[in-house]
Amino acid sequence: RASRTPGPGSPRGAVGTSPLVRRGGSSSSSRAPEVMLTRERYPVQRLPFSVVSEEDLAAFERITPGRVVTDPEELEASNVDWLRTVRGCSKVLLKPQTTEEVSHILRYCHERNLAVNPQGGNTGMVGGSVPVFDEIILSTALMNQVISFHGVSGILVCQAGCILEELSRYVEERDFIMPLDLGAKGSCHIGGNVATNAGGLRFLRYGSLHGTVLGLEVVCPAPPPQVCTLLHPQVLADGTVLNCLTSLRKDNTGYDLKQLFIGSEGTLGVITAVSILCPPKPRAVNVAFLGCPGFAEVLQTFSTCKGMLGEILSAFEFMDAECMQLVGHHLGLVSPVQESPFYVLIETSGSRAGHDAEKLSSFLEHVLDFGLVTDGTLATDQRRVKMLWALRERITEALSRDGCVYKYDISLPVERLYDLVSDLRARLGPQAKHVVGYGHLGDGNLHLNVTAEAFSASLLGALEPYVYEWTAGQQGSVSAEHGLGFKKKDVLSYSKPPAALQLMQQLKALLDPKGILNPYKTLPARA
Ligand SMILES: O=C(O)CC[C@@H](O)C(=O)O
Ligand SMILES: [Zn+2]
Repeated sequence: RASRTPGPGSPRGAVGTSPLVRRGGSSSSSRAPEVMLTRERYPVQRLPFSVVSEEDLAAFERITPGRVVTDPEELEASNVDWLRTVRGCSKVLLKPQTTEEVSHILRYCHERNLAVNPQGGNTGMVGGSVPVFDEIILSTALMNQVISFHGVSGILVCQAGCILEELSRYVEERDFIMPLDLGAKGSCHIGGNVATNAGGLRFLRYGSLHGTVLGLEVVCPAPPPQVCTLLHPQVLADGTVLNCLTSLRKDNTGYDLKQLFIGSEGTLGVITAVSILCPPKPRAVNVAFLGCPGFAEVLQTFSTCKGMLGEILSAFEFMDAECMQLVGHHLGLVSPVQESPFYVLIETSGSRAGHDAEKLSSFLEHVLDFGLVTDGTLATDQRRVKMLWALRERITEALSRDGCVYKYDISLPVERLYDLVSDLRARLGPQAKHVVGYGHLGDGNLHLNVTAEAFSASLLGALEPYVYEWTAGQQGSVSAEHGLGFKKKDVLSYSKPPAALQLMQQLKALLDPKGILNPYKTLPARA
């Protein structure tokens, strides 16, 4: 299973390998309890797609010789999401190596009315990367070649199945960094990152993939299957690939079609190659981990930080006291600062260590003097930087060990970010084991997680639609960075008006007229 071997330890993980970086790895351990089939747990009906036949398997064998997987054990890992909450029953997984092979697969599946589930590293949070029923899994695992890298512009062009951490290493050797970084970096594929518009830990500094992705190569199933080489604006109607993998910083010619595919979660086309702008590698990285006496002080620390650290600020993350208890209890991580109601992690990235250290120390002096921060620690060497990041990055893993987890990934006005957590804690009372709030405060992104010993319909009823209504009441987003996938597709209307939903359905029908691509995901089922 070379293609699904997890990457090496996260550069920011704790010592040893963090299970977080094993997302999408062999999750089918025979000792793990069986995950319930999605069709048994959720009210979802299979759409009238064809069922894979022996002739289909023979056709796939001609398209991707030796790379048609039907072994049930090998399929199991790709049928289950890494959170082990949803499970499909696909009988076949294809491993194309080239864009032409993807094009042939989609042409064939379109003609035969066979549903297809594109899959990268299978590290998503919303059940978007695994089949719901028996969709054919189209894995990008073997599409893992770097196509080009330009040392002056920092523009990287690569196939969709490259693992984020491997790309990071590749560009870091050349004095650049990837513009995004996630806990799942050891397994996630860049194509999946782009397809889901992954946010992550560098968003505050380098912005969204809508800005850093310069070009895409996408295969759409519309007849005839079209390879849209959006790396340069060439749309090919005959299925051939024009080798035109150059990228431009500026291109203002008509509609920016690549944007449609960023965040479309594999429902409009299969991304086969990506052109992305990499920032220069910062010479000095510092991390401060601070304890704050209240959320008001967290906000004031953030304002002060923006004012005093300005251009060197590269991350502002927060977590509450319950998060710290969970990483301590389940992972044995020890808080480096005194117990506090809130903690913030501030990262600076700059070009002169002395200059950054000076700025950071006057900032720390200020926040301590004004009582915004009660205790703190600073790391400049790589080992301690990684240790401090692990406290924040491994919260998801600690939560997974705490029991059944209800996840909400919400964008809110930063001043109201924690109100929902306090409100829910009071509303749920002892029904919940833990109600925690953490996330990318600098981006206004709250990760609200609730744990319980086991799944409970009454707890779910107390959470939903309450959380979504609360969020809509603040004009927030019900999915800040995780996407909608299978689990959140029916709540899209809390964040988008009916006219937007209708246009999305029309675009889907235009690019994928038979609806074979990642069905049951992203868009609500039509009435
Ligand atoms: O598990 C979650 O809710 C968040 C996961 C991830 O987006 C993070 O920021 O750690
Ligand atoms: Zn996040």
